[in-house]
Amino acid sequence: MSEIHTQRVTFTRGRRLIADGIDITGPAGSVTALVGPKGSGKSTLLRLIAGALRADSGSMSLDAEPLSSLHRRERAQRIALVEQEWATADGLGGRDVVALGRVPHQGWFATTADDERVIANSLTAAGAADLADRDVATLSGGERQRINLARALAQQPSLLLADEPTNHLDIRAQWETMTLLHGLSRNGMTVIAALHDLNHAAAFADHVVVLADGRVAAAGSAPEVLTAETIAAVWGISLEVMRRADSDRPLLVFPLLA
Ligand SMILES: Nc1ncnc2c1ncn2[C@@H]1O[C@H](COP(=O)(O)OP(=O)(O)OP(=O)(O)O)[C@@H](O)[C@H]1O
Repeated sequence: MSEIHTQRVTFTRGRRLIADGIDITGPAGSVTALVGPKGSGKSTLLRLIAGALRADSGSMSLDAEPLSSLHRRERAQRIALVEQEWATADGLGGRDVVALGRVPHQGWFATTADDERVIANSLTAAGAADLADRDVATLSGGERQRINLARALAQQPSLLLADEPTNHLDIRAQWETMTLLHGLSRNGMTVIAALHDLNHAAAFADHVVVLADGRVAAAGSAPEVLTAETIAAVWGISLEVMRRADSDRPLLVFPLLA
């Protein structure tokens, strides 16, 4: 199981400090929810950890091993990033896109029977088996989301980074996705998911990190972090924080209008 740490990570674009000394921990075998207002730096942090962006300063480690010491291929074997963006060539089928997840594990030779098994299992786990033969150019936002997730699973990473994995999904698909991420963590995968829906973080996350203006504003368990005070300070909205009957996990509701 892999624990991820970032220490004093900074990232600047132009004159803007987008990540301003970020220290976070993603505990091994658990789901960490990364929450924060629009533009707070969630996607940037995930891309920095995945190696899609390079930090200006600071350090990151996976299992106490500096990420900077991992070769690109090794990093891709251990860390997968599920993004919103869709950068695949038209004309590919769903299965072809998922097969790309095997590339970091493959040698010079063609896909093996083992790869085929992993691809099929990943499609099934992500609820995308029926999309295997579809031209990806014709997929809806939610269907793309499932194929992207299946592709990341095919990478068999120890750290899965998911950027708004429930975006575009209907309520049942949101439940299935969050249940899948939770299940993966219980099987030893470390998951960090950037989420907009604070109730998803409240219900499913083991650990919650709040970003605001490129800094960590709060971190801890859902009941510790998702308080009315923190939400008001960071998002500028007064939500009602209720308690579930059977759990100390919070339930966040909008105040009723008069
Ligand atoms: N290539 C870029 N050039 C300039 N600014 C950028 C670039 N990419 C991101 N930013 C800025 O960095 C800030 C953080 O963006 P980021 O996408 O990481 O935030 P986020 O928390 O994921 O936002 P959202 O919830 O809206 O997806 C934003 O203000 C954004 O406009």
